[in-house]
Amino acid sequence: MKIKDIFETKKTVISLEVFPPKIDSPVETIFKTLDQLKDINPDFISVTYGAGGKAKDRTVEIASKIKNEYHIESLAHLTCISATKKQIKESFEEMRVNNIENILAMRGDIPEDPDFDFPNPLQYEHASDLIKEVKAEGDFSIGAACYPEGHVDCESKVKDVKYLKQKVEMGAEFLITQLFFDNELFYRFMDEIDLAGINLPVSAGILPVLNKNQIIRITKLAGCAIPPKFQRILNRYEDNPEALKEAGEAYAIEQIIDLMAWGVRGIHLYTMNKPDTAKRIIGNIENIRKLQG
Ligand SMILES: NC(=O)C1=CN([C@@H]2O[C@H](COP(=O)(O)OP(=O)(O)OC[C@H]3O[C@@H](n4cnc5c(N)ncnc54)[C@H](O)[C@@H]3O)[C@@H](O)[C@H]2O)C=CC1
Ligand SMILES: Nc1nc(=O)c2c([nH]1)NC[C@@H]1CN(c3ccc(C(=O)N[C@@H](CCC(=O)O)C(=O)O)cc3)CN21
Repeated sequence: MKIKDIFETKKTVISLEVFPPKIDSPVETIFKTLDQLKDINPDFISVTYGAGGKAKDRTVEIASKIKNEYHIESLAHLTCISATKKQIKESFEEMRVNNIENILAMRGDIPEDPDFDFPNPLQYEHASDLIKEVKAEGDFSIGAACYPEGHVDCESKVKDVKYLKQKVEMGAEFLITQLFFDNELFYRFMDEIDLAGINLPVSAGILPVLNKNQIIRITKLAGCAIPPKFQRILNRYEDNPEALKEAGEAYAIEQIIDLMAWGVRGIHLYTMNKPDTAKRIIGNIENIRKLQG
């Protein structure tokens, strides 16, 4: 099913995100994770592609399993900054033969490795270049990323919203936000894009804190603010992983309840391949979810 249509049938779409296992670990490790995540009964599961500049293999393979064996709708991430037109065409074909109907079309993180072998000249510069090509294929539902606090590389939030509008004009049909820890910033962003004439369904990206190093790494990658209330939790519990996990789950639950009370169209949980945490979080909003089914 097209994710665009899922948004039309559900008041609040609940989705999960996983990343492919590292190259040197067997692909089966992700199936153990999925075996558990399926109990959440998510509306779709997305699979990252080269997240943080990492391996790109296996995204389609895993998205295909989710769709064809777990019978859960899947969303395959695709990034273009280091790709050639030919590679992107091949990705479309691979997705098509695997019955994948939804693509999250992004530019991708710029690899930090100075020796990284980019196509010369670059064949894609921005996500909008890729979105245009996915749209031309005609048969995929297209998602795009958006940034409540502005993208880390962008010089102004106004420009960021302008570029987001471009992505919508090129064919994006739903949006997933970068992670954030302050809901008020998300609400402000929703007003800003509304004023810009963007009225697509937006899923709020939520990351439960699992450990301190991870949060430092990811907030740097994401460029998101750490509100005082969240900073206190990090300071207080950083040396006790179990306590930090507990506090992180409670924080995510509180964020989600507030977002759902506000009327958010979707919650996208960055599971970081930790199914227990995801299950506890979504298990805690069971009745709220039913109410907004
Ligand atoms: N690999 C994955 O699975 C995931 C990756 N991401 C990351 O999100 C980030 C960016 O991806 P997108 O949002 O798709 O990129 P994008 O192309 O929309 O934006 C990237 C930057 O370029 C600017 N920009 C966009 N269009 C422009 C234009 N026409 N002219 C000048 N500047 C323009 C934006 O303001 C922003 O600063 C990357 O860091 C990506 O990797 C996010 C979620 C998952
Ligand atoms: N700029 C940016 N790039 C992304 O890839 C990205 C975002 N933002 N925002 C939302 C999510 C978060 N994502 C991430 C972020 C970090 C890892 C990561 O660090 N992966 C490690 C494995 C970590 C582990 O095993 O626990 C890796 O080495 O791949 C993966 C996905 C993907 N997404």
